[in-house]
Order: sequence, then C-alpha cells, then structure tokens
Amino acid sequence: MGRRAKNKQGDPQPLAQAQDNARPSQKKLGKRKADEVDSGAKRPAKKVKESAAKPAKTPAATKGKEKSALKVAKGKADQPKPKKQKQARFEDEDDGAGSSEGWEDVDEDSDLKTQAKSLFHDSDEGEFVGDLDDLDIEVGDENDDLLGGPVEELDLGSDDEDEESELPVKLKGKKSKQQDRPLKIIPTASDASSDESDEDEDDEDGPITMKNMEARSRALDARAAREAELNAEEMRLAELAGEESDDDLADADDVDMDEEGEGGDDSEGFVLPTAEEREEEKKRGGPDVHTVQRRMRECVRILGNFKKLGAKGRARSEYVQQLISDIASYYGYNEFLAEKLFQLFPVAEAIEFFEANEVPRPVTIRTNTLRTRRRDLAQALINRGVNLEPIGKWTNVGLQVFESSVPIGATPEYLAGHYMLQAASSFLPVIALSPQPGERVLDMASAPGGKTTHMAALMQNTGVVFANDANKARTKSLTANVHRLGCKNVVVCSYDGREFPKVIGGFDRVLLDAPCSGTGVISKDASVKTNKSERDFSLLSHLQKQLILCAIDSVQPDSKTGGYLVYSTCSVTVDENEAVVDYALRKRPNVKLVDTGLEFGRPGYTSYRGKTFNDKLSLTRRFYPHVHNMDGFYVAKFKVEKRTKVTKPDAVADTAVDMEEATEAGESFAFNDAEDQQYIEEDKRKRMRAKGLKPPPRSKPAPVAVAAVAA
Ligand SMILES: C[S@@+](CC[C@H](N)C(=O)[O-])C[C@H]1O[C@@H](n2cnc3c(N)ncnc32)[C@H](O)[C@@H]1O
Repeated sequence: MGRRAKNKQGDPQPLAQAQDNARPSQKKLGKRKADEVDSGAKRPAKKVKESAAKPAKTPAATKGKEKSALKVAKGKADQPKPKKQKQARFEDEDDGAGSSEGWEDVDEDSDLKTQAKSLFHDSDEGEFVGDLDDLDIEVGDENDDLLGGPVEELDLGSDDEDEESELPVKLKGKKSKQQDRPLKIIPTASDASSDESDEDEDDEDGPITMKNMEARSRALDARAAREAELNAEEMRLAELAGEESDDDLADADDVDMDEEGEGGDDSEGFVLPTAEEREEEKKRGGPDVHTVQRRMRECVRILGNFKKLGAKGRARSEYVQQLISDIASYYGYNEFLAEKLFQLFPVAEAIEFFEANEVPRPVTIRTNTLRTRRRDLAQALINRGVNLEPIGKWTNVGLQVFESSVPIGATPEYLAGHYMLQAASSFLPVIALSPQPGERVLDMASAPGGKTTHMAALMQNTGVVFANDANKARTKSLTANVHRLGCKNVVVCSYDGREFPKVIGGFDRVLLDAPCSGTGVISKDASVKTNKSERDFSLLSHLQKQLILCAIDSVQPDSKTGGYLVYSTCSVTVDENEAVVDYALRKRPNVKLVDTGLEFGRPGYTSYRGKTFNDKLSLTRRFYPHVHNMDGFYVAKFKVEKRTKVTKPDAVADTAVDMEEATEAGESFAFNDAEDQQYIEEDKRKRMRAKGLKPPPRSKPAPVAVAAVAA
C-alpha cells in the first residue's frame, strides 16, 4: 500500500525505480491508492492478467500471483520493469528460527525435558541449503563480466585498520551492477540519526571505485533514510487527516465500538458488508481477490478519517473487523494472528507490515573475524562474482549480498569458515551484549550458533562461551558451525535452559535468544501465518518468562567486566517481548534495563492495549521488516545487580525472593498462571466485542503477586 514497504524491500529493482519511490506522494494514502487502482485497471500488471484468465481462487491461494495487483495500487504499473532477477531463498543458519525454531505443539503435562524437545522441529538444517546460484541473472546483461570472471583492476588498497572504508572494489568500464541494487538495510530516519553530510561527496553516475565505495554506500543510506522520512511524514499526514487520528488507530476498535460514521463520501460506491453478508460470503467460498483488495483499500482509507468517511450507522469496529478478515484471507493468515499483528500498528502501517512479510529480506553474511577480515572476504567473494556491499555503518562485519554467480553457501570461503550466513537482525543481540575477551558467557538457547560464533569472535577466542540448546539434534549443527568457524573457546551443552544456573552459573554475560513464535520471520517461514494459536502464545510467553528468570539468575552480579543479560526474540508480539521483560523486572528487583547501545530500532512499548509496563521498557528495541528491511526482532539489555533480601510488605519483591530461593534450591519455581489467565480473558473479551458479541462480565482479577507466592 504505502510506498514505504515497497521502498525497503530487498527485491532487486533498478535504482531508477527506487529513486522514483522517493517522490513525495499525494497526501492522502487512500485517495492515492484509489486513483492508482484505476490506472492499474487500465493497465493491469502481468500477473493479474494471468490470474484473471484462470478460474477464480480464494484470495490466499491466489495471492502470490495477485499480489502484483496491490503493487499496481502502489503505483508500480507505470514504473520500469525491474531486471529479471530471482531472489535468493535460503534457510538462514541463524534464524532458521522460522520453522525450526518456532513453536510446536506442547504437551503441558510432560516434564521439562520432554516438553522442551517437543517444542521445536528437530532441525539440524541451520546450514544454508539454497544458494544464490538460483539467482536468475539476466542473460546477456552488460555486466556479465562482473559475474563471470575475476574483477578487473582490483585495487586492494592498503591494509588499513579501518576496514569499513576499505572494501576492495574497483570496477572498470561499463555500468556496474553495483548501481542496480535494491535498497539497503538501514535504520530509518524516524528512529536513527542519519549522516547525510557525505552524500554529495561522490558523483553517483561514475563507476564504483574502492575510493568512492564508502561514500556511495553512505549516500544510499542517506537517500533511503530521506525516503523513509518522507514516508513517515506521509503516514503522519494521512493519520492526522483523520479527525479520529488516535495515537494508535489499531486500538480504535476498542475505543470507538459504538461510534458511528457520519455518512461520508462513499465515492466509489463502496458499501461495507454486514456481519451476515460476510458470513454468507464466506459460505460461498469467500470473495474474489479483486473485491478483497478493493475492500482493504477502502477500509484503510475510511479508517484514516472515520468520522468523515465512515458510513452512517456503521461502527468503526465493523470496518476494522472487515479489514482484519480481508487481511487474513488475502495474505493467508489465520484470523487470530492477523488480528494480533494488526493491533501492533496504526492501520496503514499494519498493511505495510503484512506486505513486507511477503518479500524476502536481503541476503546477508557475517565476516568471521577469527579467520579473515571483511575487506579480504569481500575481495575474495567479488572475485568469484558476488555482488555485495557493507550492510551499514552499524556493523563492521556484515555484508549484504545482492547477487552471485556462485552458491553463497558453498564457496571455498564459506567452507573454510570465513563467514556465516546470518540475518542482519541476528547481529543485534550480540552487539548489544558486547561480550569481552576473557569473559565467561552463556548462550542459553544457541543452536545453530550464529550468535555463539559471533560472540566467540568478539571475544577473540578467549574466555569461554557455554553454548547451550535444549534440542540435542540442533546442537549438531551448532557444533559443526563452531568447528567450521574455528571457535576454540566454545563449550557445547544441551540442557533445558530452565536448569540454569543449577547446571552452572556465575556468568559475566548471558544471552537468551529465546524460543519464540517467529512472527518476525514470516517472510522466511510462511507456516507461522497459520500454525499459531492463542494457546501457543500463552505457552510461549510462559516458557520465556521462566527462561528469563533463570537467565538472570545465571549472571554473576559481581562480575568485574560485565553482569549483563540480553533477551531477544525474532518475534514482534508484545506477549513475547515487553510482557516478558516487564515480568522479569517485577520478579527480580535486582535487575534494571539499560540502553542496548544499538543505533536504531523503535523503542519498546511502555503500554499496550490497556496494559502498562515499566517506563524503562522504552530502552528496549523493536525492529520491523517494513521499517528496517530486516527480520522482525526484539532486543532488551539488563544489568544484573547484587540481590538484597527484601522485607515482607512488598508483595512483588516477596515473590522474587521466594522464586529465587526455589531456584537456588533446584525446585521448579512458582509461576504466575493467574496473571496470564487474566490477559487471555481480556483478549477474548476484546475479540468478542469486536465481533459484535457481548462478553461475559469480568471475573474478579486474581491478586497477582499473592497468587504467585501461593503457587
Ligand atoms: C531462536 S533459536 C536460537 C538461535 C540461536 N541463538 C542462533 O543465533 O543461532 C531458539 C532455540 O531455543 C532452543 N530452545 C527451546 N526451548 C529451550 C529451552 N527450554 N532451553 C534451552 N533452549 C531451548 C531451540 O532448540 C532453538 O534452537
């Protein structure tokens, strides 16, 4: 829908097109889209034509093909056709998190170990299986020389310390593919500072040389940041245009349940179906994809200015419900998850998020500094025909791979452990934890080892990293990666994380990259769209809360160099992130949140849908596919201090002491089910209300802390 999602995707597209995206657009998102649909109708995108010629399918089934129709709505129809180029699809060895690390059915009654084993696909397949060889590089392309043979006139430059500015590329002659790149992974202007000062340093039309490479890269960053700013501004304007523009339009279904529209302009004859009509429609097999697309656009437009545009007698919640239902069928989610994710964003932005999940993220690799330097690795890969560039200023080990004539997961450099295929987002928790040479570090849920090996490298193979994972099968790929990357300071073990610190404790730093639902990596694992239920989220959240307390208790508060815990997930839901961190803060008064040190990312929620969290939750960071062009991710950093005995009157502290004692005694500690139950019930009530049903009266809330103590 908005240009924003399109701008940041990893889809290869000509630079010209990317620049087009930066054009200031018309103010009103809805109007713009409506107009563009018209033009799209005159000149439908190819895939729309194809599917139109075929028997009608349900939206979810046809979406892959029909998706271009939405892109027409974004104004793509008039843009130059991108160069034919397949996106690399591979299983990320780190955040193969998707299917392999996501939640599976859990037997609540089984014991710790059995349960932990049953939670996840037993996948050893952290290793890269696809390859960039799959890239369909346009035959006869004028830049084939870049891909086919060694790069000419490579200027290796000096072995400067500052490797960031020394990527060894000097491409000669014809226009380079380096200029036809998709937009980069960047922090957006809205949540990070951008340095635009260098952007004019270099003539963008000239060939890329080693000298101008960094400036080019910065200019790209700056341009993308500017575009992002424009997009954010557009979004703000669109929302301000609505008199209803609550801070969070997604919440409006709760707020405005009974409010009715004033009978605004139904300019295109759009009539919102009633609940009965929707049911009828479903029985008939659902609407055709064009109807769904149009309805989604209309609902977004109307919800952007509900008071003016909402039809008389219709409640805001009816539009919201329709939109969620259409999102679910169009993008292929179950309605529960569609609603859960929808609620995270203002309406228009939610669509961007869902759109971004349809596009693969950029392929990225992390230089293994135990074996090589980034500039040398870049040189070696360029010589093999790999088109790459540094990821961004925030990492000096990451490279973004644009295209390659060789399988990127099977190059001699890969086999020799010079790099790890790793999602850019998964660099973040390690950067935040910042393990130091000589320290004792625990990676509590570590397979297949993307972060373990990163930490080992930062520690320069000194000290020790305990790489644990409950899933024994997955520790095989972990061990393989540890060997391949030459990590000599890693001890691999396989315990349920909840057995720490009983197994071993006293770590300077702990990373808990928790098992999660994988809602941040839907573009890698579409099964998440349909296989997550409400129960899964509450069980996961429960497990995460248990793990985080054990992680905290495994940190040595007296550590001379550290005393830190980083909690991360590749999920964007609040239950798995802020709710878990907030819980930890309440249960462990000896920890506090500190700045992650990450340069970008949106602040974590301090309140969400009626629930208030600790103010310091704003120090945690959220990353989104549609904003940062990386997997959805969450990072929180804690400083663990010495525990002090707390006096009785403080119920929460009391709980903490009890739990602490229980943990130390090796007992499974009290867990606050009553509290979770309250949230589950509240959620149910909201969804009933949204569906026009009257929820039963609230049951008396359980006295939270006391319940935990008693349990
Ligand atoms: C998000 S993945 C970890 C990815 C890893 N940190 C990396 O960077 O490659 C979560 C991991 O948690 C493991 N896991 C699940 N339940 C666990 C538990 N109770 N204790 C320890 N590990 C667990 C899963 O087997 C899975 O490998």
